[in-house]
Amino acid sequence: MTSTTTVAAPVLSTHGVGVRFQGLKALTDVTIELPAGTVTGLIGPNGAGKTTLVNVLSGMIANTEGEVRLHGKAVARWGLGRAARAGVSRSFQASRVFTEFSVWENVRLGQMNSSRDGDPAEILRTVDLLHRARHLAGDLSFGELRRLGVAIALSTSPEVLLLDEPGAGLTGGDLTQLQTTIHAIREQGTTVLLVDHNMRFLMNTVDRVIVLEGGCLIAQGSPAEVQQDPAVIAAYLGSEKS
Ligand SMILES: Nc1ncnc2c1ncn2[C@@H]1O[C@H](COP(=O)(O)OP(=O)(O)OP(=O)(O)O)[C@@H](O)[C@H]1O
Repeated sequence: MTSTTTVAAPVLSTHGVGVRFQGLKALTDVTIELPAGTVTGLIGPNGAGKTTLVNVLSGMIANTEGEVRLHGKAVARWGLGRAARAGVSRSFQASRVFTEFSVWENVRLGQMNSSRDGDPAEILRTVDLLHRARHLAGDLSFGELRRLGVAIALSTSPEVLLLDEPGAGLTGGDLTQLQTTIHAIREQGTTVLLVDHNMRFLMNTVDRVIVLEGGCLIAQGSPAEVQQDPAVIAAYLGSEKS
């Protein structure tokens, strides 16, 4: 397994995390770190456990083994409310956008019941949608809608942002703009986890990569290290054959 020198203390980490759905082990003994102020990519073949790991980190489901740690300390009763209060936010594969409301109103709706409001103008500038603030979300292009999904996840000023396939279905300029957005979020000091199947986009966007296969961590390191890792190459060749 490859490794790199940790560049910063982890904000969020897991230690020996396992998740069992009845008989099926979706995650086994997964120990990962999200270093502060970095973008970490999470990859793996279909069914590797990526969404399950995002669900555990965001408090949507409980791990059945191991610990989730915030700034190095194990968190008890980690759930959606606790994660949100701690500043962990996530986007969803299908954007939860209210198409009959304006872009600005969608960001404000994302802030309801949260004590961690960010400035909507600043958030929309970060995702390059400030010029569309008064437009109905339903009038946005596909690429703009994806960035609005990111803006909604950013609306509570998170310390950690978990992005589950924000680039799915995007091409060309839309992907470049999403990459610019993710880097702008990092420059503001937010720690990002990015799940995406588009290998070129992901490798060009992230600082580090974590690789899962069959619910187990098989590699982590820089994009260059991970792309040369024999276990990663075998995992992807195996998934192409099946
Ligand atoms: N709620 C659930 N109940 C039972 N099994 C589940 C549940 N959620 C996920 N699984 C199983 O856990 C394993 C990991 O699924 P997961 O969705 O985390 O993988 P993934 O890497 O995100 O896959 P994909 O790339 O296809 O989205 C799979 O075998 C899946 O069928």
